[in-house]
Amino acid sequence: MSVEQQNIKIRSAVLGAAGYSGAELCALLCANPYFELSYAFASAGRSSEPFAQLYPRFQQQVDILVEPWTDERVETLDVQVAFLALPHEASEAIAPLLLAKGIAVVDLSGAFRLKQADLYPKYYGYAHQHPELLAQAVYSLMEWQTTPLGDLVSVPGCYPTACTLALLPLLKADLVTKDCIPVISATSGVSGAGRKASLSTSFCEVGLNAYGFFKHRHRPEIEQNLGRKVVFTPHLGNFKRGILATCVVTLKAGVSAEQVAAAFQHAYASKPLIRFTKNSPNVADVAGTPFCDLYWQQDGEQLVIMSAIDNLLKGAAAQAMQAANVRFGKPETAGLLAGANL
Ligand SMILES: NC(=O)C1=CN([C@@H]2O[C@H](COP(=O)(O)OP(=O)(O)OC[C@H]3O[C@@H](n4cnc5c(N)ncnc54)[C@H](OP(=O)(O)O)[C@@H]3O)[C@@H](O)[C@H]2O)C=CC1
Ligand SMILES: CC(=O)N[C@@H](CCC(=O)OP(=O)(O)O)C(=O)O
Repeated sequence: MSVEQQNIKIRSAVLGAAGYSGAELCALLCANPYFELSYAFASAGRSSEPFAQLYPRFQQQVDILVEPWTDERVETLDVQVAFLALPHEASEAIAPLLLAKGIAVVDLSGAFRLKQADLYPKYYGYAHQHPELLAQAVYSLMEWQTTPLGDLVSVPGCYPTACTLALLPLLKADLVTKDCIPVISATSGVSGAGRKASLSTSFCEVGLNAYGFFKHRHRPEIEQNLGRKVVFTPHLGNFKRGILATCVVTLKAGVSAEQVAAAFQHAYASKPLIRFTKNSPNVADVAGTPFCDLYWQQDGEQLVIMSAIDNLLKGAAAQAMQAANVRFGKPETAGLLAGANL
């Protein structure tokens, strides 16, 4: 009888548990009736420390020791799945070690998101060391995922999640002109840059500014998802968490409001983590939730779509949890929605 059939909890490890997205994932795993958080790791440079000491807000919710990770730990790791909330290059190096031990990997970094290895030097600044794994990795934008996830799951980036969920229904429904290059402006809260201190993300420095013009690593990821070029301009805003993406496209002549609405309904009517809002979405309404809020306004052939997510949840940890639930045959929203597991 399989582990799933016996209803034994799926043993899991989180690497990068001291970081923002890893910490959220630890909390989600502890709230998920089908998973057990068996190990939590930070970098080798740290001493072991109780999780709640690193994140007091999770006291009495996450009771585990965060230990320093060294690659030797892979030999004694007794888990079915490891979640990697690590810098891209660390994920790229550690994932093959885990896979070789038969441990499924759910990677929150960008290490396995792009199918073309030659894009890594340009957009990530390094040459990929395991290009053979790019073909094996399954990109887990679950609202659009139709094939089995396998043992190497690559969780979409935060901006690409918001933008792809906004734009793909229209492209799939063939409502956008052939030569339209979607224009995307998206603003992220500061937690998007991770917990490590830096001058550009310190409290007194952050106002509202654009960055990464034309060369941000999420541009090729969005283009891979949509199958067309985009203009993508990320911004940093002075709030903690959330992404608001404004996406502009040109519709084919004569496309009606009903056709646009039908495209979104067709794509997402049965998707539990997508919400259509009555007014322009607000990051404050998605912060702390696993939802993506979508809204649009049309003026003739011009369409503006707004998309809001919590970068640490739907953009990272909740999306990883959603994928792992499906990967292990559990309800997609287990541990994510109150009452969803009843
Ligand atoms: N923040 C966000 O909004 C999102 C982040 N992501 C991705 O998730 C990953 C983590 O991001 P985030 O949580 O922001 O990052 P943080 O900087 O907050 O945390 C990174 C974590 O990784 C650990 N770490 C760093 N290097 C190593 C290593 N070589 N071996 C083992 N552990 C290591 C750090 O340990 P220590 O604390 O000891 O240094 C820390 O626990 C990144 O790839 C990021 O791109 C994805 C979507 C959204
Ligand atoms: C505000 C900020 O700095 N955001 C990060 C993106 C968030 C992130 O960690 O990227 P992934 O989703 O690819 O993992 C950035 O622009 O690099």
